[in-house]
Amino acid sequence: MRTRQGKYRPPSPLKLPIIGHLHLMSGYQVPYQAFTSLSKKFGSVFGLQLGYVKCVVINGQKNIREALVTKGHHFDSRPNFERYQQLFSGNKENSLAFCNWSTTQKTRRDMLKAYTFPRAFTNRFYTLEELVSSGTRSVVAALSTNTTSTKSVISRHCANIFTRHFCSKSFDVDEATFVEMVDNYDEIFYEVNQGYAADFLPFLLPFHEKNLKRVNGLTHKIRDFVLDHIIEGRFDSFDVQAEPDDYVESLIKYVKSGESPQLSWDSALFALEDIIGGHSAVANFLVKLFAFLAKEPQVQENIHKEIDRVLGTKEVSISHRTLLPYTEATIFEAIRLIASPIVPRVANRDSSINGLEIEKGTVIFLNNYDLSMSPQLWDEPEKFKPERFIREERLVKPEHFLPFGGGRRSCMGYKMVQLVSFGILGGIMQNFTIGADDTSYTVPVGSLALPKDTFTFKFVRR
Ligand code: HEM
Repeated sequence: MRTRQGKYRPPSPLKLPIIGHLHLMSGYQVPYQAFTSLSKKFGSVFGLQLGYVKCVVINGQKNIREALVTKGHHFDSRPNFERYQQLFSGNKENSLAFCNWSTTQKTRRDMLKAYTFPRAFTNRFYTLEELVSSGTRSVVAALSTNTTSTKSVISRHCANIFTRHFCSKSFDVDEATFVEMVDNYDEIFYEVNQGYAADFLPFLLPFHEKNLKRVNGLTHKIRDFVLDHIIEGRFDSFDVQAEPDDYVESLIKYVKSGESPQLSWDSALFALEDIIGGHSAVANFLVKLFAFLAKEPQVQENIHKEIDRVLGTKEVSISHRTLLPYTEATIFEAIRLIASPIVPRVANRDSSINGLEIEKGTVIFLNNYDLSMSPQLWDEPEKFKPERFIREERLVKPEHFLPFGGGRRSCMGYKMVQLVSFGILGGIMQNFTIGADDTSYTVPVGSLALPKDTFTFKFVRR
């Protein structure tokens, strides 16, 4: 449609009163599939009115790169959904993922980098390597008994790897308070990964009040755990002149030295809680990966062969990633099929994509699911084929594969996903074949969240 200034707006389907185009999202497993189907009719950049919220959906590698990179600074805010406000004590700016762009967010990201992207051959990398290896040994021991829930085992050990790596704090993974903390994170993670019509029609929020209160209660319990069992007396005792040993100390040092932009201790704690919560993403991802593998005996055999050929009986560790390209490609393939969480952006100024005008305040959905599943970009995209990521025995990531977004708001945890998943997957495959009594299930796609006990596996010793 042409504006008065003679510019073009993204085309849009006919809308209904009040709900706008919300009804067009129903009938699909994931909203991404609705986006792909609508793009066939309305083009790669089209507008949607979801309830009260003006949105634009961006499809196609070129357009998505324009939004993430070339004009990344035009689209670096996040939506103001009331649900997010309530989850972060009435201020979504406390959240690492849902805040708008600011110098504070830049500082928080810069501070995190050293821990979430540990460089190879550094002490931090080797320490993480040892944490992942010892966590994996415990996972293997726990799964050998086949009596506990896989998701629970993986979640507790991933949480322990995260608290050890970011906070230098190790826990007994069977201890009740720690298990409760892991369960609370999992419930919150599930909640933030759900799409709610109330995000677009706020008058529906009262229907969610009870649930939101419950989830808010869980966030408070996590805060109590962090203060009582992770921070303990560290804030007061840390000497600001000292070099920080972990992420907790980096935050304490920053807050205590009053650097600019200022970060309150409360905000710093939210950042810490968010990053510890990354373990839920890794754990849920791993369980979905096992669900794919239980249906793919040939892929398991290929991984077994690769590990046996390259390492023999030597224990797999995260340093072996480049030596085991097929094993690593299996992780990429699962990420491709599961698809990224939908983490919308918001235009912080009037801008355009592919020549079409986008107004300030518009919510932007980037359809990276389509980039991962398009038959134009992938051979047999529905199939689980790790070899698609391998060329001449090396792992190759195609340019159109963008599961972690990009630019200044790109995922802060992708390296942790790759390293921790590789270590645990490698250790499990070295020891087991994964089976399931019934493999007629489909693996849920379009979100990383997974309800408890969705899958029951059999880990059979090799
Ligand atoms: C398979 C697992 C994961 C996938 C597919 C994934 C994907 C994504 C995507 C698509 C975004 C939005 C990026 C953008 O707007 O350009 C994002 C943001 C983010 N992710 Fe992840 N993520 C995963 C795991 C993790 C983990 C384990 C952590 C923490 C250790 C993490 C931390 C974050 C943070 C903090 C942001 C927000 C960054 C910002 O807005 O500045 N993610 N992730």
